[in-house]
Amino acid sequence: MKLRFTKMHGLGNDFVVLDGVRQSVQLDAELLRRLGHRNFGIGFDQLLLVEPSDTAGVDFRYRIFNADGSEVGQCGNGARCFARFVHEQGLTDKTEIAVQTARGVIYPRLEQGGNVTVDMGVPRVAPAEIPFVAAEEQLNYPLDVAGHLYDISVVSMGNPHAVQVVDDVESYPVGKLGPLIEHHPRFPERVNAGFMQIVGRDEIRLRVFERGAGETLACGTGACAAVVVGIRRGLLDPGVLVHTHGGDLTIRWAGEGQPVLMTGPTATVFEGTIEL
Ligand SMILES: N[C@@H](CCC[C@H](N)C(=O)O)C(=O)O
Repeated sequence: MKLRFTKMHGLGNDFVVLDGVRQSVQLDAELLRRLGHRNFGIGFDQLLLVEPSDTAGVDFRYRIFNADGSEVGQCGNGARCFARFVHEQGLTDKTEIAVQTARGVIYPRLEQGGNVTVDMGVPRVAPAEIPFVAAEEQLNYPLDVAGHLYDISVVSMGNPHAVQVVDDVESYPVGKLGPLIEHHPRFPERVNAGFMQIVGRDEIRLRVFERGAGETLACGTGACAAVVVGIRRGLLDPGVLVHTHGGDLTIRWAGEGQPVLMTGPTATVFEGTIEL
């Protein structure tokens, strides 16, 4: 089988995007890990599979897979790249697109100047919705990691996030702590571990150790989750500039019950064909 693919990124969070509308694509976890391998495959943090929608009023369906082969519910940088992809490939000429993900319909909008804004939906914080093992819902929870207690908050943006506030995110041991939090037994479906430094009420620095992919240069849902946590803890205002290692995102959240809006850039790197 020959697969046509497009390599894209959102702030260095990189994707292989497959057009499942015009070609037939059969994926399994072993093939995903092979394609995702940075030496023996194409390499990606996530693979995005664009498919036709079977729901009235919804333009496309797209599925998201981590480099370890696991399928996940949501991806912020991926949603922006998806919108650019369907446009560049001539699959739609709409600038506001309704797309079905495993966790509901989201609405990316192509802006003048190349940015994409995505309505990422309403964040969820109840432990069962993360899922996170806790007796009751709290704003923050002590999490015992290898005998040390860390103060975390949990948010689902359609995928699970554990966010903590740190003094200096650059020197923080993200690579050591990230995998321990990702696989912590209180997160039965694993978790994305976010580390946020507050710069001001409208500015943060963020690093995310992603479930199934390791630390990435940027994580869109991680940025949404961190801003939600910062606002709920009274540390941030409703509009926040998020600095990641790959560049900046703007996140807006008007508060409880409201959707999170994410704005940022996308890039197409190259197109190719791989023989399987
Ligand atoms: N890079 C993403 C998130 C991708 C999925 C995540 N690793 C998970 O397992 O939930 C983003 O930009 O949001």
